[in-house]
Amino acid sequence: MLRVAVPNKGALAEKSAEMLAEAGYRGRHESRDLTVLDVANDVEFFFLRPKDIAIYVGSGQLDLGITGLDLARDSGAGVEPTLELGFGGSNFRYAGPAGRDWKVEDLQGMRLATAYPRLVVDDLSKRGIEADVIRLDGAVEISVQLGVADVIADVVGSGRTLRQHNLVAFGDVICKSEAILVQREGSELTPAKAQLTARLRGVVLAQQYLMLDYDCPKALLDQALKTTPGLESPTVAPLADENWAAVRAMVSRKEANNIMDELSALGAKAILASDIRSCRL
Ligand SMILES: Nc1ncnc2c1ncn2[C@@H]1O[C@H](COP(=O)(O)OP(=O)(O)OP(=O)(O)O)[C@@H](O)[C@H]1O
Ligand SMILES: O=P(O)(O)OC[C@H]1O[C@H](OP(=O)(O)OP(=O)(O)O)[C@H](O)[C@@H]1O
Ligand SMILES: [Mg+2]
Repeated sequence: MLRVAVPNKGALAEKSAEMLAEAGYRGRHESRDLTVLDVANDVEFFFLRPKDIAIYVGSGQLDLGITGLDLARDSGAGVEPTLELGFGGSNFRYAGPAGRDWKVEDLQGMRLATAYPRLVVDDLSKRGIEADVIRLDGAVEISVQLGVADVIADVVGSGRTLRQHNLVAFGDVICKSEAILVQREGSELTPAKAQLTARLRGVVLAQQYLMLDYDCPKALLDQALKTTPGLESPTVAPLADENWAAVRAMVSRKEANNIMDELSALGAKAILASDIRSCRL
């Protein structure tokens, strides 16, 4: 039976659970459940702290796990991604009190608070900078105003928490992260692991596309099909009115509205966009 780790709380938990449900797996009944046995799919899910997941997978106790790239790197556990999941995007960065033009060299000799000490120590040693790294568990942005640290290194999502605490990010991004599915480094992608990866990939890809349907005057079809070439080739079906055709094609979600505007300006009618729940491309 495949054994899979899933974040039990925090920034990645809800989306991970949604994605697994969309891929056809059984979810938790109670938010405190630590395991779920999905007999139909021959998978057991373990709901663990996001920070611990890479350790379980890297040690070989569990076959696959959902975690963040930043967490995986900070754990030092030997894991490798089998899939990027397209959510939980963040940047791990240095930040200091606003009102100063900070440079990374300024970190020399400073007290730096972080919940990701390995990421920080590795980055500082690459740069030849020595700082006093103070390990905290969370709410790191408060540490400067409480006098525990001079600067911090933390996850930045919207940037709201930094602004609230009068901090500014500086220096290159230390780790650009997103949620990933991981396996033990160098392990074989067994058929069971490949199947769960493919099912999740189907959901990730489905979220990047929309299905577009529209009616098009036959005289304009060539032009319209250039705007919606689809993945392989668009479906073109006859309509009762022989001067018109129905077209169906997948389009990138990001470009969908521009494409719909273009088709409408061209003379297409009844242009409908619908969600795709899952797919195999
Ligand atoms: N505001 C955010 N926006 C986007 N992704 C985020 C955000 N905060 C955290 N993440 C991502 O979520 C993961 C960390 O999750 P989380 O903060 O829930 O774990 P944790 O800090 O170990 O747990 P806890 O906060 O419960 O102690 C990281 O991969 C991080 O990049
Ligand atoms: O840029 P923002 O969108 O404001 O998000 C960034 C904040 O979100 C995370 O905190 P989390 O909620 O995980 O709490 P924690 O610090 O206690 O881990 C992260 O550690 C930052 O504090
Ligand atoms: Mg956190």
